[in-house]
Amino acid sequence: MPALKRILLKLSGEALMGDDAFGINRATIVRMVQEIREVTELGIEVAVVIGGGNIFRGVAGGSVGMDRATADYMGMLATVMNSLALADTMRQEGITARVMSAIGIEQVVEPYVRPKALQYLEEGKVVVFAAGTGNPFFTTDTAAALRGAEIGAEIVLKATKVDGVYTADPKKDPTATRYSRITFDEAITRNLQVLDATAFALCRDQKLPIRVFSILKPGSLKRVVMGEDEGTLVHV
Ligand SMILES: Nc1ncnc2c1ncn2[C@@H]1O[C@H](COP(=O)(O)OP(=O)(O)OP(=O)(O)O)[C@@H](O)[C@H]1O
Ligand SMILES: O=c1ccn([C@@H]2O[C@H](COP(=O)(O)O)[C@@H](O)[C@H]2O)c(=O)[nH]1
Repeated sequence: MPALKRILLKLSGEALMGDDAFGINRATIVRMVQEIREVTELGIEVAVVIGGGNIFRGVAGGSVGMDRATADYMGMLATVMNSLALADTMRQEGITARVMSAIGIEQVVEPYVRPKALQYLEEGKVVVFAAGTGNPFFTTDTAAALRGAEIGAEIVLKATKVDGVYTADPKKDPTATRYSRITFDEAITRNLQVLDATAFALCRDQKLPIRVFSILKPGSLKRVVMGEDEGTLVHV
């Protein structure tokens, strides 16, 4: 049985595209939700933060020259769309999910209220935190670190398109090698860009470990929660 009780899963927005150029690929989102269901069936409480790269990068051309904060609010709204799609797919797959937004948008989703989120988790519902931190100049990685710390998650699981943290971006440097573990200090000092430095620093300060792994590899989420050697552990 897994040792974990509560996790914060950060899902890559870009991975939702599957092989499409942008947007949400149906088969991909269904597969991700099925992987989440496997974990909830183990009795683990799951909170999710999803990125917005699949939508926001698709419209980013239109944001050139825009005020940065306005563009960031567009990015946050993109994560609301992904969160709604994710929760609806969960409903179709028999999972009860609640979306909570960091920005006021009450006609669409309920606002983030920490005690309510904790209540949902205790009831076995999956909570999807939408709109990142609610503030421009941040990312959904930082939102995952923030919400993970707030809800007392034991670990942040960053499910992304690469299978761990490398010595350099493996998409740009084919000679890069993967760490099986690395400290926060080393990741920050080496400026490894798999997560932003704010997220690394927040997790370090809160002693909240992060595991980076590939969501493109079927079954990887379950293997991670079962403690198998998957991806890279970032630790204090
Ligand atoms: N040292 C590194 N090790 C691993 N990946 C790295 C490294 N440096 C940069 N990267 C890049 O970081 C990316 C993952 O982070 P990124 O924030 O871009 O994606 P994401 O969070 O999965 O997507 P989204 O922002 O859409 O949610 C990888 O796809 C990889 O190309
Ligand atoms: O707290 C936050 C979270 C996100 N943003 C903006 O949204 C996009 C999409 O998020 P990703 O983490 O890149 O997937 C991001 O680029 C920001 O523009 C934000 O402003 N604040």
